[in-house]
Amino acid sequence: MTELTLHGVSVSLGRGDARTPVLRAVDATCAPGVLTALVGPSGSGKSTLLAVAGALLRPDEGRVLLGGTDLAALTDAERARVRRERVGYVFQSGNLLGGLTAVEQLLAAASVAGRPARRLRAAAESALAEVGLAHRLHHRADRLSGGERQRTALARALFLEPDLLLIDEPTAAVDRTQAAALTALIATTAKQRGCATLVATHDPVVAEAAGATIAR
Ligand SMILES: Nc1ncnc2c1ncn2[C@@H]1O[C@H](COP(=O)(O)OP(=O)(O)OP(=O)(O)O)[C@@H](O)[C@H]1O
Repeated sequence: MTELTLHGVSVSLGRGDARTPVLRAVDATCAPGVLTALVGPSGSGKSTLLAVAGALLRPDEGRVLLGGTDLAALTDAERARVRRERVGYVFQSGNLLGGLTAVEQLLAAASVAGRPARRLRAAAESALAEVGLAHRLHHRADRLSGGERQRTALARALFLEPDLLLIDEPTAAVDRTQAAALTALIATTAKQRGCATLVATHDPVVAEAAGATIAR
């Protein structure tokens, strides 16, 4: 089981005169098996922190430890590999490929991660069933609702069994009933799989269900 820890992480964004400090000497921990809520006002740096945690962005200072690996010290190629093999990232938009069906989204991601996609079809279908999409397996992404797209993205991330799951605003596009169900699903899955799960959110439903909180 893998823990994520940030030690003294600082990030500034923008160029020249527009360069702005966004994260200043941040220390934070996200334990395996726990849904950790990342909360704070708009513009406080939640998405930036997710990007640093997911090896998308290298901090200017500090260490980002995923298990024993300092993501801040890796080369670009090594960080790309960590992203492919160890991190599941669910963006607010879902980030799906419009022309592919829900099942194909998962199989394409498996293929990119170097897994034998042809042998994984049944597992992909059951990952989608787990997020309540058994009836949408063969719908193209551009014909899914916003909430269904995000659940497909969640199934895709979980399907690859990441050490670290990063989710940006999972409940922004769903109604209150679905928000509670989706939050419960994320918390249960984190616990069952022992996956460190960091969720940026403005939603009190998510914050209340979380086992830990990082406040920005
Ligand atoms: N490329 C950039 N150049 C300069 N400033 C940036 C850049 N990207 C983001 N910022 C600034 O960094 C700050 C943090 O942004 P970030 O998206 O991490 O906040 P957030 O907490 O996720 O916000 P929200 O809740 O609205 O999504 C904001 O003030 C934003 O304007």
